Amino acid sequence: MPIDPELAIGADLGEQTFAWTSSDVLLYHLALGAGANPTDPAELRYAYERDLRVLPTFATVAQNLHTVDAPSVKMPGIDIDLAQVVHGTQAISVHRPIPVEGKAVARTRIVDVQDKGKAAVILNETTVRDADGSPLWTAQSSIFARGEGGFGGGRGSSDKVELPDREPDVTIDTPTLPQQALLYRLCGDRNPLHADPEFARAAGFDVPILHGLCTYGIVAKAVTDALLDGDVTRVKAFSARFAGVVLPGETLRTQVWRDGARLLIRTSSVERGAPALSDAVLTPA
Ligand SMILES: CCCCCCC[C@@H](O)CC(=O)SCCNC(=O)CCNC(=O)[C@H](O)C(C)(C)COP(=O)(O)OP(=O)(O)OC[C@H]1O[C@@H](n2cnc3c(N)ncnc32)[C@H](O)[C@@H]1OP(=O)(O)O
Repeated sequence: MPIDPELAIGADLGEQTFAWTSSDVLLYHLALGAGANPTDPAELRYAYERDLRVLPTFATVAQNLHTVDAPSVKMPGIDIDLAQVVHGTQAISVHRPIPVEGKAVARTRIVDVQDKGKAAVILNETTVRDADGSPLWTAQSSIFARGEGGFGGGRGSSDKVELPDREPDVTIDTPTLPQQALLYRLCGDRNPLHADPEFARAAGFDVPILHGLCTYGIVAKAVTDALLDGDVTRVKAFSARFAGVVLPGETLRTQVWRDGARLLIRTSSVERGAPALSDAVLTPA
């Protein structure tokens, strides 16, 4: 049986010790398109080691950045073909600014497995502490496994974020490169869905699609730059749902509404007018 919720929910996926350096941070930022204007001092703080600061969404790649194998979707109570899976949601919350280099320990558990009928949604939570045991960040993510519903589990919540009924306060257009996914996969996600046309077709897509976490990082950077003076230390948390695929080379249109201290965000593909991120919230520190 591909999904056994009794075995899966609450399963501890263990601890992993990992380390990163400023080169990893620079690669991650470049894979999000940082440094496109290399004479801009603000851009250089993402793309050059002097005064380097770390975009908090680095938390989504730090643990696996040196991984070169394709991911596998095998966990206690779960055994799913990678081609069935897309990234569903992602949230991070940083407990303090991420240092440009460090060593940390991550512990991951499966918090829920939802039965959406036509699909299963598998939710994980990872807590990360530094070598002294003090908390660095917490991440929640879910994968949406198409065709894997019907195993008899609870449906879970919809977790929708209502947008104000007015024009956005800020709109930001961010281009992506045709080779964006080929670059981003060097940050530790070698899922062939993002590189191999045959694999992508077999998975139901016309062409390889962009990593959800690449879009997530690009949008976090764009909003930080446009609304938080490019000050990465002002980002406390960022959460989003992957509402539709992004094709490498498309331009991302990000609309932002101020809602008290929070920034509510929606991103779509300019070329197709199709949703990319929904239900997104950036919480400033
Ligand atoms: C362990 C290692 C694992 C490896 C991980 C691999 C990571 C990466 O390599 C993979 C990627 O980066 S894939 C790229 C990023 N993701 C995407 O592009 C997905 C885009 N979204 C879609 O295509 C559709 O929204 C789609 C298909 C997600 C849903 O669309 P529909 O089928 O039309 O669903 P819908 O009818 O709208 O909703 C059905 C129920 O599902 C919930 N739901 C919808 N989208 C969701 C999402 N993105 N995340 C979580 N739940 C989601 C809905 O709320 C609904 O449930 P309910 O009725 O209870 O509200």
